Amino acid sequence: MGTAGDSEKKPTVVFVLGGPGSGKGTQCANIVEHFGYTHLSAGDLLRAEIKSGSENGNTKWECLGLPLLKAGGVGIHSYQALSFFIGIGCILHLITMIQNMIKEGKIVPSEVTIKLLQKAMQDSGNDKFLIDGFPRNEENRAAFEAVTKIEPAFVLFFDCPEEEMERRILSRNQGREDDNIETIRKRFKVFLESSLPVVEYYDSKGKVRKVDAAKPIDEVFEVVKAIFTPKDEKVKQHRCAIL
Ligand SMILES: Nc1ncnc2c1ncn2[C@@H]1O[C@H](COP(=O)(O)OP(=O)(O)O)[C@@H](O)[C@H]1O
Ligand SMILES: Nc1ccn([C@@H]2O[C@H](COP(=O)(O)OP(=O)(O)O)[C@@H](O)[C@H]2O)c(=O)n1
Ligand SMILES: [Mg+2]
Repeated sequence: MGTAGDSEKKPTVVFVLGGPGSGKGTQCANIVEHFGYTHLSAGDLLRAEIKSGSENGNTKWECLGLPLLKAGGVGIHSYQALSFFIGIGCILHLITMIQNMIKEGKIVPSEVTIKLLQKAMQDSGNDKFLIDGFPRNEENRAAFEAVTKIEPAFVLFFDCPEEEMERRILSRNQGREDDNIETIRKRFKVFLESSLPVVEYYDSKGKVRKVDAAKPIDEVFEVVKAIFTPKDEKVKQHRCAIL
């Protein structure tokens, strides 16, 4: 990824924002199919990190030198063993921290989320990204800009009433620990207090494309499609319709 002054071309980034249950993930899947973007959901990346930390921890431990310990500890000096266990402790502590914050509907510190996003961007091999559910607060926004020097092309904002979002989350059935009424209420509060100001910030820069997300999925996508269709393509389609 580029930094300021790099001659390499910066990737195109569209931030996809909206309240919990507004349909960000659903519409991103449609956009990927039609417009060749890579979809990166900050929440999905954090959940994957928890999963890989708790289920597949060995991989990470091995990176920290578990093969040495597995070999029976032969030749391990105490300071090596100590730093090894401190390393494991840090990873487990981080995983627990992410898990607890998600359960409480809180926003995980940017260093964690941005690292995951940057890695996913590099691994994708693509140069067009839908970043879903990020930035969720001012700290996310400022840190992403400072670290990556990337400005979003625009911000797709799904506007949906709270009652509808609540209905959708309660019937989402993805087994998420935060899809319960108690955490949902906390997430709505965080959305209003911390995430909406980010949308307002980009709105003041003329970057927000607001979509009525309360409509059925297909109707929402018609509006989304028009936003992503390049202007010259729209003129072509209009001409074809007339002729
Ligand atoms: N326009 C819509 N109308 C009705 N249900 C929807 C709509 N968009 C998404 N859903 C459903 O609502 C739930 C939440 O959608 P999701 O895409 O996960 O939202 P978000 O990522 O914003 O939390 C899912 O079960 C999804 O199938
Ligand atoms: N930028 C982000 C995005 C999500 N998260 C955490 O992940 C949770 C779920 O985010 P999500 O985007 O998957 O949730 P939905 O809006 O899709 O329902 C949030 O409530 C936060 O706890 C975060 O800390 N920082
Ligand atoms: Mg989502």
